Amino acid sequence: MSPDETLAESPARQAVGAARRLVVKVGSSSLTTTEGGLDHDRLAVLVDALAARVAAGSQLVLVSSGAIAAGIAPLGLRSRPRDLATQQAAASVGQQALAHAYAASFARYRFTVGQVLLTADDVVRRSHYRNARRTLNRLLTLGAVAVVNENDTVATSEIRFGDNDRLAALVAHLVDADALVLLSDVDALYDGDPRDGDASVVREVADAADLEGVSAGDTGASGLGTGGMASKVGAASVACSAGVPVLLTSAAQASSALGRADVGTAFASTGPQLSARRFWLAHAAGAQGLLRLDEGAVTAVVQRRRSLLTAGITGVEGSFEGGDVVELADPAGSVVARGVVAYDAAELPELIGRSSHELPPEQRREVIHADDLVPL
Ligand SMILES: Nc1ncnc2c1ncn2[C@@H]1O[C@H](COP(=O)(O)OP(=O)(O)O)[C@@H](O)[C@H]1O
Ligand SMILES: N[C@@H](CCC(=O)OP(=O)(O)O)C(=O)O
Repeated sequence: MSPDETLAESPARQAVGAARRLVVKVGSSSLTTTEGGLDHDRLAVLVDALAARVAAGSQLVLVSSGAIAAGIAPLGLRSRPRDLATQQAAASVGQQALAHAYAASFARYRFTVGQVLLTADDVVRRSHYRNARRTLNRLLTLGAVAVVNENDTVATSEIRFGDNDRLAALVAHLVDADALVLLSDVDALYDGDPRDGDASVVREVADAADLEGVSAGDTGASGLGTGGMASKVGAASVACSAGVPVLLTSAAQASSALGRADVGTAFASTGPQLSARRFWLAHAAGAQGLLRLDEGAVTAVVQRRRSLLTAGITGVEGSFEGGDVVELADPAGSVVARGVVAYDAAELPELIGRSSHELPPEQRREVIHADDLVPL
């Protein structure tokens, strides 16, 4: 922190300053050159800032993008590839360069780095989710810095996250982080894209009302990353709903941000409104099918928080089994909730639309129990 910087005041900023367990996400554009290769100098400056926090006693999970971008120049490519196979080839070259660079850079401070490459399945399937949580917890309690990225080389286009901002928000929940810091190439959230001219900085986001009138673009400036500002704002709201406050600033200001200076945009925690299981259902789980509901069922499930019964279901789509996650749609087709279904898809067509007393006793259970339902 430089002498002319002021100390963070808001609760969200104080939480970032005091966080014992911290998730930091850094984007491709902050780690790579425009030609597509690792920028070792910028990476070292980032690690200096992170290592200072670890030396002060924080546990650190670093969600680092940059694998695809770092593989561009070594493979003789001209720009970020668009097809999945070349992206995966670039990621396989770039990820190992990234891992090596982080290990070498943290070694300057005698910190050990563990690499954790996650697929969407690891965060979306509950059994994998628990396993990923256990691995990360163990790494942190053993004193290592965990460096996380999506496992780009094996993920297919259908199951890719493709967006490390959201992955970072889910990881923050996964490890029960005290704060999430999103580092980009822009120093804060503005009410419009600062590349387009006049835009005012948004310092604090206490709730959704503070985002009214803010337009966040969905493409980055460099062409190296993926998410743009929209994905950062979305990720911040997911983390905040899990009770994790977020600070958004530039990688260039990492040292100030982690040193408690009043920089960037702070998003206050709005949660935890959901239990860990419901958070997972709402934000992480992938859906295997869809149930269409009539108006009465929508009111029962969304407003009155009741279990879903066969009588209010008008249609069944997808091939799911009991225990899978399904989406619930209102008569207009909008998804209004998600839940863990108690029946196989094949069992439902002859039961739907019928009230419980018309059904044989063994089929009088709820289709989705209220405890397994989360309105969106
Ligand atoms: N409302 C906004 N506030 C700040 N930046 C914005 C906004 N809308 C669009 N942007 C652009 O989003 C870019 C950051 O996104 P991106 O390049 O994807 O970051 P990263 O590679 O760090 O994930 C900024 O450089 C900025 O030009
Ligand atoms: N997993 C990809 C990064 C995807 C991504 O979200 O990139 P970015 O927008 O730079 O954070 C990679 O390492 O290249």
